[in-house]
Amino acid sequence: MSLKASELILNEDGSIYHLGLLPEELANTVITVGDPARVSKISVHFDSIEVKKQKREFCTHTGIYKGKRITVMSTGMGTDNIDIALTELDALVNIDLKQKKIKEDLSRLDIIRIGTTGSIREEIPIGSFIVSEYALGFDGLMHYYKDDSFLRKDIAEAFVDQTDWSPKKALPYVVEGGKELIEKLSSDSTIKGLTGTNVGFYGPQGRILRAEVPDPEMNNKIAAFNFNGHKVTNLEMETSGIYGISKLLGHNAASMNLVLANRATGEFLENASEMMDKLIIYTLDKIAG
Ligand SMILES: O=P(O)(O)O[C@H]1O[C@H](CO)[C@@H](O)[C@H]1O
Ligand SMILES: O=c1cc[nH]c(=O)[nH]1
Repeated sequence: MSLKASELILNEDGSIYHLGLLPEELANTVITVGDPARVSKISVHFDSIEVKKQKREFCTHTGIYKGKRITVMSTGMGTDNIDIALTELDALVNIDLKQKKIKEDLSRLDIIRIGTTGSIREEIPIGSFIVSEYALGFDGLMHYYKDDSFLRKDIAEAFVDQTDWSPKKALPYVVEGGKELIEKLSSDSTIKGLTGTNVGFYGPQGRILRAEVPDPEMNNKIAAFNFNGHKVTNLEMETSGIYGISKLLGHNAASMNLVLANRATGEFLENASEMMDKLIIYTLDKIAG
């Protein structure tokens, strides 16, 4: 049975609806970033670039780095965008867009996020590189999909108990990243972490400018959580969706986070652009290595 035009949506040139990409324009290794301006900061290091496309916040470059074909694509901010980005990346490799049918032989992508984050632990300073071993989603995205077999319900339940999590908020969920990919990207220069993914940057991450939050102690409670030695290290806005949709659809995912803010000490990184370049080169070399 073929997928309906209202469900699998294609543009006039046959490209997938939001990303504006054709299957042949995508590499099997995909780097995602939040900021569209970060795409060229990565592809500038490529030996050659074969594809440059942009639709909405999804800017995509595909090229070769040290012999490895890599796609780098921006997703914009938030797991609502990640639902679109990862579902359409999967469709590009696992659905025959002409026949509108799911392929019999499925492909597995390596999806690596390079993003920025805030540490909630004094001992993880600004400028650190965190590789997310697990993601803790506060966004609720994965509750909209039937298969929950890969969710770490034991960790999520312990989190709700220990933090007395408000039932007014989405039920937190936990997903493990792609183990092999995480090992490949880890070294003495990185810290393995449990990354919290929030639905926003201000109130949802406990930031107060003018508007009060219902529980000013929320970040301290999150920081105090401990599951067999696993503690929440940092907060950002995409990793849980990337880990969740990747597990759901059979892809490998890893998330590399540059710590810009330390929420415990109140510091913010001054040489953010220089440190992001270091994380980019570090990650590219690990991928190509
Ligand atoms: O630097 P990026 O990849 O956008 O990631 C982080 O920065 C944004 C907030 O400033 C959110 O997207 C958050 O996840
Ligand atoms: O504190 C921070 C810094 C970057 N990105 C976030 O989402 N939070």
